[in-house]
Amino acid sequence: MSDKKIKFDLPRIEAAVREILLAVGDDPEREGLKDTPSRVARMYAELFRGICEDPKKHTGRIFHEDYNEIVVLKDIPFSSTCEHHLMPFIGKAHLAYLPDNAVIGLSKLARIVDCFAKRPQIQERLTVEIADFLMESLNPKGVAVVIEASHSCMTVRGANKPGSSMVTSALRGIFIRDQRSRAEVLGLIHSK
Ligand SMILES: Nc1nc2c(ncn2[C@@H]2O[C@H](COP(=O)(O)OP(=O)(O)OP(=O)(O)O)[C@@H](O)[C@H]2O)c(=O)[nH]1
Ligand SMILES: [Zn+2]
Repeated sequence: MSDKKIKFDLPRIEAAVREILLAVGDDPEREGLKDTPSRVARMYAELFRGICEDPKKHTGRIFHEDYNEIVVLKDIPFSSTCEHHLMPFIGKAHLAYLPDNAVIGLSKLARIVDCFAKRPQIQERLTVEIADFLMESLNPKGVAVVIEASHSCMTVRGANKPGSSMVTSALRGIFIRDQRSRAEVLGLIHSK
């Protein structure tokens, strides 16, 4: 249940960033850039802190409640890093589950999103990892995860399509099997 004991190699990131600055033809010694390699190294430690984080540390306390209706936490803001370009993708996650006499503290759902988001990711895997982790750790009757995000690798470069967003979903358990439950959970997630 503890985080992996891997230490970020900050000097190595610094050296790599310095190389990039040289490779693009700029001067890493000039005033504006001289602290950039160390700043970027600290930034990556922050953006990728989930690599070393064990999501199980957020599920240590489960409450055994006789509540067996759908729970939804909507509009959880998150930012992650696209593993193809190392650029941010930013959006909202919506998490829902149908408990089986076990509920989790609300804030832990948000912490679980961040744990998986703060890694080099693609949106599809982020969605599936959250859904599978909730199924494993809460053993609920069903889980639904919907994520909508805008990918800066697509909005500010490449295809250059600002305003576009990607929607992904992962359904588990009863939300796959039972059409009425699926309609109910997706209705709750998409209600304004
Ligand atoms: N499916 C998926 N694709 C992503 C995600 N993040 C970025 N991508 C895409 O990953 C792809 C990488 O394609 P490549 O052709 O290898 O990279 P590229 O030459 O930079 O492609 P362009 O972005 O089209 O300029 C691009 O189409 C991105 O839009 C994601 O979360 N999910
Ligand atoms: Zn990308």
